[in-house]
Amino acid sequence: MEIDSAIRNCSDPRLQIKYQNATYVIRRAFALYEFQQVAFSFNGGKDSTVLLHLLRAGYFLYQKEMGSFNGNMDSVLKCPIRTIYFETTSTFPEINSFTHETAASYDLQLDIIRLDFKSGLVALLKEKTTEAIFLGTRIGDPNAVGQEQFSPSSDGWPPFMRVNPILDWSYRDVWAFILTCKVPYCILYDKGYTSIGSIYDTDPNASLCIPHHSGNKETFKPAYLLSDGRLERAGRVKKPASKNGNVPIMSNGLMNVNQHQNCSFSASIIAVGDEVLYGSEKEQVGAMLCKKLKALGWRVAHIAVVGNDIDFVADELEHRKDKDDLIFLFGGLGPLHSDVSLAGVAKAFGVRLAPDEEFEEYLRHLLGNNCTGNRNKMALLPEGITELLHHDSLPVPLIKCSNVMVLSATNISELKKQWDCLLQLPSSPLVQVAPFISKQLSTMLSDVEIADGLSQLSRTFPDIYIGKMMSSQVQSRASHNKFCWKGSCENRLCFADVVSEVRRRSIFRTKQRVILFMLSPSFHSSSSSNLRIIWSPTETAWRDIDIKKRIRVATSEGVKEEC
Ligand SMILES: Cc1cc2nc3c(=O)[nH]c(=O)nc-3n(C[C@H](O)[C@H](O)[C@H](O)COP(=O)(O)O)c2cc1C
Ligand SMILES: Nc1ncnc2c1ncn2[C@@H]1O[C@H](COP(=O)(O)OP(=O)(O)OP(=O)(O)O)[C@@H](O)[C@H]1O
Ligand SMILES: [Mg+2]
Repeated sequence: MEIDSAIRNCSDPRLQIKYQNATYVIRRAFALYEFQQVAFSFNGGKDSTVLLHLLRAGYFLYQKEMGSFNGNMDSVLKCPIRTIYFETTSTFPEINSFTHETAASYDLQLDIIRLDFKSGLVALLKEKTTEAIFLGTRIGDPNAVGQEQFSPSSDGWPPFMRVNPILDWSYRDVWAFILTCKVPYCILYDKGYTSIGSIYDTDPNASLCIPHHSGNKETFKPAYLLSDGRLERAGRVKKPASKNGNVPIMSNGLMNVNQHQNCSFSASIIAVGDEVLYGSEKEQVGAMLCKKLKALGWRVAHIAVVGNDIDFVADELEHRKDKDDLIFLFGGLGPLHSDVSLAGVAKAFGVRLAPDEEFEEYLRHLLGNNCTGNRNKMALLPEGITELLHHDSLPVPLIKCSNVMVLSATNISELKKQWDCLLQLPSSPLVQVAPFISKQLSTMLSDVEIADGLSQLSRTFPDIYIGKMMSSQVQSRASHNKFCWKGSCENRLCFADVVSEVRRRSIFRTKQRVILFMLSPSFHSSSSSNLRIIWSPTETAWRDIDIKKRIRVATSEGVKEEC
């Protein structure tokens, strides 16, 4: 059988092991279920193409094992397995024709379903007893989280066993198999597509783009030349902007810099460490992270310190993971029994901790032969949700699990280094929001006098956040901010005018984040209150508004501006 011989004769021991494991799973499935009661979910994609040939090989091996192989190579080369294909109007025509041609070539009993997955499967199971379905799902696919090689269908889905023989195959393994066995694959993969969804959400992978001379059409290298498998889904873009006005997000979770001018990102910070809770160590990394995030225009929504306990970490993450764009987690990482942060992450996302070959390699370079025993624990990462973010200046990559950034920094200088690297990454999750423009106005009115006006303002404009800062912070912040407009204590500002102006200006009604900070000594102090107005349009927009003219000032001098 040509697939079996190609693998046996190749010089790639890793591929041979992957092949043996996958065909073992397939043979067990054929032993467990009647051939007519299993189906193969085939869609012409590379993973299901690999699976098709593994099924043919597995079927051949199973028949040989059972003594039912009749020596007729024709019947072996083909595999008349029931095959289901969910066809939609948004399928690429190349995928469609490849699927039909392949099914014909290998005598697959093709069942075309024109319903969504769930309804289609409900209808299928009503019509034909189907105990198990083979899928080309791989760890790293968004829907693979928590799956095993044999995984019952999820709650709410019709009952069948999902069989995933190539669950542990990497992008490299898939292409090694296709090229070693020289099996045909869909032509789109030669045009730079690396993972194929629908015509609406799939582009060729930009990392395979060949720079073109002006006027020439862009060309792409074939998918098997993508060296970094983590970029497999980089061509999957959620487009176009949805009706509800959501900002388009690329499949890797990033937003295009130009697309997020008017939205804000939120982050949470979770510090793990009994020592902080005991009061024996002062937590500084979190405070520094807050500053750094704010400087980028991010909002820090929550900061917590938890003890070294898997459940504490998991609970905290469960509360925040769907609320924030990113969660920063630090502390509790390392070889000790108390280093349980990553186990907490795995628990929160319902996945296992599994050895990560690539991370282990980095640790081996760093720790040499010391990377044994307990230290191997450091190479256990949450399975299927982990991305390693490499930077030349870092000895080991940063770890990102879904939307949780796990930082190994234990002090400010380590944090600064990791932060800078994170910002420099081409796929940095830290999108910079348009710079905030910060202007500061002052008033001689005390906070008691302006309190009513402010609360009225915040009721009318819920997108305006009114906060308070200590006056000691004012001067140092002001001097760091090149956009700052410092009002001096001599300038009296009629607060009612600010309120009426804010209300009148429709700009404040937009989604742009406007923050009025009341910079104030406390109400019992005799010195002035300051109003600091921060918002996110551009400097030009600020100038257009010409707040100096628009906000009338009660004094004859008006407000001083210093930029
Ligand atoms: C045969 C088959 C069985 C599936 N079973 C389940 C299931 O049990 N639970 C589930 O949440 N999704 C199930 N799905 C949906 C997949 O998890 C996933 O949404 C689908 O493969 C689309 O992947 P894509 O969004 O990357 O194209 C199934 C899909 C297929 C084709
Ligand atoms: N429309 C479909 N019809 C039948 N099976 C499907 C369909 N879409 C997905 N599947 C099943 O889900 C598996 C995973 O889909 P996925 O898109 O990740 O892989 P693929 O399509 O094989 O390859 P690629 O990642 O390059 O698109 C497929 O291998 C196939 O078994
Ligand atoms: Mg696909």
